[in-house]
Amino acid sequence: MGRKFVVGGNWKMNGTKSQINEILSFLKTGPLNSNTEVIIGVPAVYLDYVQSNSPANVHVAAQNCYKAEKGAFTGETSPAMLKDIGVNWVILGHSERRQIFGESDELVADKVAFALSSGLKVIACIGETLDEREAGKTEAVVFRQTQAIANKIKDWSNVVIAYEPVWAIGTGKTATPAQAQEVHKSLRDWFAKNISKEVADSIRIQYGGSVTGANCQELGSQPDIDGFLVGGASLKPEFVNIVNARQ
Ligand SMILES: O=C(CO)COP(=O)(O)O
Repeated sequence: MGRKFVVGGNWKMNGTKSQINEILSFLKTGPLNSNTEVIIGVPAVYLDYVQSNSPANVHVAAQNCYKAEKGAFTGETSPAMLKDIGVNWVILGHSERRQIFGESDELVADKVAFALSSGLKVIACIGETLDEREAGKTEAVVFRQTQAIANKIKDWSNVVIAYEPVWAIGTGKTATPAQAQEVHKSLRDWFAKNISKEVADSIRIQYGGSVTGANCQELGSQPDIDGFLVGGASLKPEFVNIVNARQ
């Protein structure tokens, strides 16, 4: 189908320089399947270091950025700053940003649009909470989050969607391959209906939430799962196995 498998590691707020050196070392040893695009999401303070020291087949992403080029936004990072240090990817709209830091659909969409217009590639995260799933609102939530982005952008070629059910993040409760595939398929159908068949066929949709070396192969064999966004396991050598889940 021509969608390149894409595996992201979201380190979240983890890592010291010595831990990062260990991670870079297992990434260098790999071997990493050349048919998989690999992106590591690094805390802001270490971006420059990791960008300078990571192997050439690993891309580096920020975990957030603001919707302005520069100015009086204390504590924020701009897309221009990321580009300046050679970072070309950013993760936006992660559920922790939405839930802990109160980022709305609207703000996430503005950030996605601004990052894209600044020349960054974006991993845009969506996903429902346990309450929303149990209330039968999974589709409504992920469609609403995706529509908010669709209202602000036209070109989806530099966007990867990460479907991360909030109840599966950091809990050890992975969505079953069938549960994940069902939502990925609905999302692809949503793109076909609301954006275009071409975007639906080409957009890559990652699954995230308690992905491990043990469950990645079965998840990765689902037709609409085009990769993973990995939290905890991306800090460990098993991340290499996850990158290589689809051979
Ligand atoms: O939030 C995640 C990746 O962005 C998933 O985290 P875990 O893999 O630790 O569940």
